Amino acid sequence: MVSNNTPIPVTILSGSLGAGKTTTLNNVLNSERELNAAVVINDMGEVNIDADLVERESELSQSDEEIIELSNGCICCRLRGDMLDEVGRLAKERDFEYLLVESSGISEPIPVAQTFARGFEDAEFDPTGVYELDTMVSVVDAHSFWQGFDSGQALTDDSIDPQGNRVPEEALMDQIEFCDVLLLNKCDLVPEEELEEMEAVLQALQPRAQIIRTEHGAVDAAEILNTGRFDFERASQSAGWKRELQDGHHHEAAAEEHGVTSFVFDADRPFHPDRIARLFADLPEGIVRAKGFFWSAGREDIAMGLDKAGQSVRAGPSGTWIATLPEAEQQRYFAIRPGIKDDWDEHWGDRGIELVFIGREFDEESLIRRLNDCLLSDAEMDEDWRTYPDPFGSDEQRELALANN
Ligand SMILES: Nc1nc2c(ncn2[C@@H]2O[C@H](COP(=O)(O)OP(=O)(O)OP(=O)(O)O)[C@@H](O)[C@H]2O)c(=O)[nH]1
Repeated sequence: MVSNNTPIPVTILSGSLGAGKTTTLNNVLNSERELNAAVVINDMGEVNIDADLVERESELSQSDEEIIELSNGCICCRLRGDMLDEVGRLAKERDFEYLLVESSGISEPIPVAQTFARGFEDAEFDPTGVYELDTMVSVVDAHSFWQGFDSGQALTDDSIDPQGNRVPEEALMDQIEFCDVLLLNKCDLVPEEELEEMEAVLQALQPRAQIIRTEHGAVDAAEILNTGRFDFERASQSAGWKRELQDGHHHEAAAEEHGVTSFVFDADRPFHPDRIARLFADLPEGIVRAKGFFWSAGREDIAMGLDKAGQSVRAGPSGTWIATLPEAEQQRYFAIRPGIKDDWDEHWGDRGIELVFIGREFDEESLIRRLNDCLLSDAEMDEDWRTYPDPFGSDEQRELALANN
C-alpha cells in the first residue's frame, strides 16, 4: 500500500527506435541500487524484448523492483488505459518510491504525459494525486539525428505521408520540443564540433530543456529523477498539448498510425551460425530496428543477442540461458516469471529464438522465409554442431554490417 499521501514521482523516457532508452534505464537502475522503483516498459511488438533485456542485464530479478510489461501496442494510443490500470493496481498493492516509464520507440510523448497528468477516460484508475509527473526525458540518437539534419530530413514536414499519417520524424520533433531533459546520446559517434552545432540547434528548438551529452546512456540519475522539472502549467500551454487534446488520439493500431510494422520471429531450435550471420549482414533496407536473443548451434552455453539500430547491425554473445544457471537461481526466475516454464523444453530449457523486427515497407513474408531457412533442418539437428564455424566469437556483440551512407 502507498502509505502516505505524497504522490509517487514519475519519469518518462521517450526517444526514437534504438536511441538508447533501454540502455539509459539499465544504467540508472544499476547505479541507483537503493532506489525502490517500479518500471513500466512499453514495446510495440507482441513480445516485450526490452523488458527481457532490462531483466537480464540489470539483475532486476534479484532486487526489489517490479517491471510492468505493456506489449503489442503503444502507450500513447491503444494502451493508454491499460497502462493506467496497471499502475493503479501497482499503487494499491505495493510500496515503492518512484515510477520509471520507458515508452516504445514510436510513442509520442505528449499523450503519455497527458495520461499521467490528467488521467484518461477509458481507465478506472485516476492517477492525479497518486502519481505526479516529475521529468519528461527524451533520448535523442546524436548520430542519426545529425545524419538526418545534414540531409535536411529531420527538420522538414516531409514526414507527413500522403495519407496524412504522422511518421517517426514528426514524433521526433515532439520528443525534442516537449521534454524537460534531453539526453543527446551516442555522442561517441559524432565529432565534437558537430555536437556543438547540434546542441545549438536543439537548444533553439527547446530553450527550456536541460541538454546533456551521454555515451551509452550513462547519465547521473539525479539529472532525470526527482528533478521537479515538469511544469504542468507550462506544458498545457504548449501547442502540441492543445493539439492533442483537440484532435484526440483516435487511432486503432499504433503500427498503422505511424506507418511502422513489426513482427516477432520465434523458434525453439537453433540457427545455423553461418547462414544467420549472412542474413543479419543483409537485412532488407526497410528494417529500422531489430533486437532480441537467438540460439546459434554450437553455442549452447550462451544466448546470442541481435541488435540493429540505424545503420549498425551487431550480433554476438550477450545473455544467459536460464538453463545454464544453478538450480536455485532457476527456481528464482520461475517464481518471478512463471511464463518461462510454459516454453521450457525438457532437454534444451529456454534455449531458443526470439527476435523482433521493426520497419517500414519491407516484405515481411520473404524475411520470415529467409529466417526459417537459417534454422537447422531436421537432418542438421542430428549433426555434431561443434564442427560448425562460429562467426560470433566469444566476446561482446560485434559489428556485422555498417551501411556506409
Ligand atoms: N555507440 C553507441 N551505441 C549506443 C549508445 N547507447 C546505446 N547504444 C546502442 O544502441 C542500440 C540501441 O540501444 P537501446 O538502449 O536498446 O535503444 P532503445 O531506445 O531502448 O531501443 P527501442 O526500445 O528498440 O526503441 C544498442 O545496440 C546499444 O548498445 C551510445 O551512446 N553509443
